[in-house]
Amino acid sequence: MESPANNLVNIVEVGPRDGLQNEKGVIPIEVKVELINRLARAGVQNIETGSFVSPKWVPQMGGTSEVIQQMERLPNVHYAVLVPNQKGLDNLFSLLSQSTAKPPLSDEISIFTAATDAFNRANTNTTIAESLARLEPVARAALDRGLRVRGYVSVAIACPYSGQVDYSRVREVAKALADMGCYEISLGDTVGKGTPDKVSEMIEEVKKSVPVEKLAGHFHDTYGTAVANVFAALAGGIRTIDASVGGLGGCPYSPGATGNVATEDVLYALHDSQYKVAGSEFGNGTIDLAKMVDIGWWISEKLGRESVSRAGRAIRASSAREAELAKKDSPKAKL
Ligand SMILES: CC(C)(COP(=O)([O-])OP(=O)([O-])OC[C@H]1O[C@@H](n2cnc3c(N)ncnc32)[C@H](O)[C@@H]1OP(=O)([O-])[O-])[C@@H](O)C(=O)NCCC(=O)NCCSC(=O)C[C@@](C)(O)CC(=O)[O-]
Repeated sequence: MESPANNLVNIVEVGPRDGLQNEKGVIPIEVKVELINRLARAGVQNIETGSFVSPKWVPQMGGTSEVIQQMERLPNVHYAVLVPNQKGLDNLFSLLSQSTAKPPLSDEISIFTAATDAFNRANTNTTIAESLARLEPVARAALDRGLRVRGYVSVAIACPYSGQVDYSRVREVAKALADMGCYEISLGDTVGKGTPDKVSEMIEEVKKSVPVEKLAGHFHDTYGTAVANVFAALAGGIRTIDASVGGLGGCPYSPGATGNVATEDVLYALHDSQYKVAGSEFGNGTIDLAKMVDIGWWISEKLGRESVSRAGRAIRASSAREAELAKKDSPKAKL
């Protein structure tokens, strides 16, 4: 295990994008806007707000322009948008050009590819090589305009179409994204089949070509191993974790995969540990767990279900029990 010279953990909240993209029902723009605003006000400093992908492929993300035009823009928060190609970037640029907002509506793009051709074809209709060729000018144009560029490598552990992934492919693709100027590359266990040992092995392989400071972990919780995988990533030296409030989500092109690790579960697991979670002044320098639990329940109820965050459920149950006991102990109840 590496000694955490830097024990500050950054959270990238992907709920508004990865979390909502797979929802079948229409989610009103104002709900998405309120979700982003609430997250920022809980101290979250990195929020993926939506995506400029083809609405034919992912209809739920169709309203991203309206979302980023209407959301609050708090200082010291990075608001990212996922783009798959030049058209997505052009759409973002046109929106930025129409706005005089300071800071700008969005200051970061996320670009994405995968460690297998089979997944990449299903997700973006390209091979890995074609997608890298398509993304290179996109990254360059975004950097030239002063945006930060983050990269994703999907199916870093297992692929729903071609099985166990060759980690040297993950390394090569992560290196290609780093060479394009991505300040960070998020390694995605899209299927959520990862176990801590596999995650450690994959990270050790990627570190041969990309400095660990540039890596992030993105773990879906399909098999219930996501929090354990977060700790394996931290032990491997990674300090940025993607997470989704309420455990929202699933990838449209990874059948059966559940949401990302719930942000509340990560925050709970990290509290009182050797790690500190970075956050803005709105979370008193960290991310406010109680607020995140409320947000996880609020958005889940908007979607017609309960929060699947284990910590979120336990904290709410314990608060309800305490409120019940307080009611019984109140002088009025004793009369
Ligand atoms: C990449 C494409 C567009 C290729 O799709 P394509 O069909 O090959 O694209 P095309 O260039 O042939 O264009 C077809 C049509 O789409 C339009 N089009 C083309 N581009 C855009 C755009 N940017 N925005 C809006 N419209 C667009 C284009 O104008 C045209 O319109 P038409 O002439 O038919 O009316 C498509 O495959 C796509 O949008 N894929 C996105 C899939 C997606 O969003 N997946 C989920 C995100 S990735 C993920 O969740 C994994 C991650 C990141 O979380 C990490 C992990 O867990 O692993």
